Amino acid sequence: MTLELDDLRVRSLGDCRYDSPFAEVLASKRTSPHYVHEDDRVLVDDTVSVLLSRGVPIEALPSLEAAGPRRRIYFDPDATSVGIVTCGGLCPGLNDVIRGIVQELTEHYRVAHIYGFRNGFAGLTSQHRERVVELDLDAVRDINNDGGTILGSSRGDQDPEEMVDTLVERGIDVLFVVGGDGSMRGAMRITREIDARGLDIAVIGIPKTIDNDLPYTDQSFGFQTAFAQATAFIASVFIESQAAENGVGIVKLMGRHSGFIACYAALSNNDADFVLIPEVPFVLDGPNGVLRRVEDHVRRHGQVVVVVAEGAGQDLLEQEGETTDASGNTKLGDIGLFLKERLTEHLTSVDLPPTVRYLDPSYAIRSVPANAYDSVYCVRLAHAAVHAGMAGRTETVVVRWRRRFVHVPMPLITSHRNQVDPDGDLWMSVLEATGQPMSFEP
Ligand SMILES: Nc1ncnc2c1ncn2[C@@H]1O[C@H](COP(=O)(O)OP(=O)(O)OP(=O)(O)O)[C@@H](O)[C@H]1O
Ligand SMILES: O=P(O)(O)OC[C@H]1O[C@](O)(CO)[C@@H](O)[C@@H]1O
Ligand SMILES: [Mg+2]
Repeated sequence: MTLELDDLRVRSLGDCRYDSPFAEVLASKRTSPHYVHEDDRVLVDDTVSVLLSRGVPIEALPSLEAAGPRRRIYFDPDATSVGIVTCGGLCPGLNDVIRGIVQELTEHYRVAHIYGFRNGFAGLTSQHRERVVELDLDAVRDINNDGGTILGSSRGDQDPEEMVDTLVERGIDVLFVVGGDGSMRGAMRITREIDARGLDIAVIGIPKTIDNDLPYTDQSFGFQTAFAQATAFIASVFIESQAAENGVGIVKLMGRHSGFIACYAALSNNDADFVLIPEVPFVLDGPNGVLRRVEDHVRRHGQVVVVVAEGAGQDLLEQEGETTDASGNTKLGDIGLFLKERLTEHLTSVDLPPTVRYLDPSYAIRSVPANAYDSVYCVRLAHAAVHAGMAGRTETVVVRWRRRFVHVPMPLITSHRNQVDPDGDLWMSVLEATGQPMSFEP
């Protein structure tokens, strides 16, 4: 993989001219196993073989700027106004992030104003910009107890010129964009418009996706909560299928291009016998196809549980009608219902008439409040985002990479997708736990 150190450098608006409220506490800190000094950097790679293959001196190895408070900051807090927007699909923890940003900005930096833009980037357009809400400690007090986002969200295309007009009108100095790959592309369009006008506005991204499909982040916030919810649905169809004759449990889980939720949920209680994900193609028919394998399993065990990610096996489906949503994301065919039909048909034809229990928990896994682990993660990301913004970083995303909080340039986070590697150890764990064949190919 070619990755130059320069691709990993984040942008800054300029020199930091103000003392940070954290200056004193940071004065004596040095890099340790539990802290990375602001002038130090975190390595991208973590194996000797990859580091050696880079063939460059240590200081030229690909590395990321450490996140966290700075001794000096770019914006004068007394004169700083901040905006927050949440975009794309829901994800557990959005309210924790909003709350964390507001608390940090209020209690430590004491900035002048914090505004929440309603319903994603749409809230920055001329049509909706009046619906902005001012956020203070009271406004965010208990919001972490609820799923969703108090600001609302949306998909769809918006005009960057209109959005920057709104930022200028409100006097926004730092915009926090909480969203997925689409939102980060949207945020980059906003920074391009800011640059074109020569404005002094920082744009900071906080990566959100229950699919866990963004690169350069260990795991995205809300993912753990989402797959834990999914686990309960798998357990239900397992119990149901166990009690029925030729019981077939099928659970379809979210995951457009990445099957992480399906893999983790399946591993969590180990009730699944087959896991089908977008990254690993499969066929239904033939001696090695899914239908025959499931049939064998039902013959031997009297039941079966199949977990399928929504983006799996799309090549097997015929697409009808509109193929993209408002944001340009491909609309998927329903692999869950298709599998249900084909499995029912097949098992009936081989004299194993099944009792099928089919669940598509869909929004039920992403609309819940974050669990304790994700809440901690969210608040720490929120703090890191605030520090980055106040220090004048821009077009920058805060992430957790190899357990360290770091800054990643936005173009890099949208450069490719994080997917389950069929040769990696996660998929190996799934194969070990389920006992399913390595391949369903003929
Ligand atoms: N290619 C793009 N260029 C510019 N802006 C985009 C692009 N794609 C999406 N956006 C903007 O980002 C917003 C959210 O995008 P999208 O609906 O794809 O969700 P997302 O951020 O990818 O989150 P998720 O996939 O987790 O639901 C859209 O409303 C749109 O304003
Ligand atoms: O129905 P919506 O809101 O477009 O969201 C569905 C998609 O959003 C996600 O939750 C996140 O991208 C996907 O897993 C899912 O396909
Ligand atoms: Mg997306």
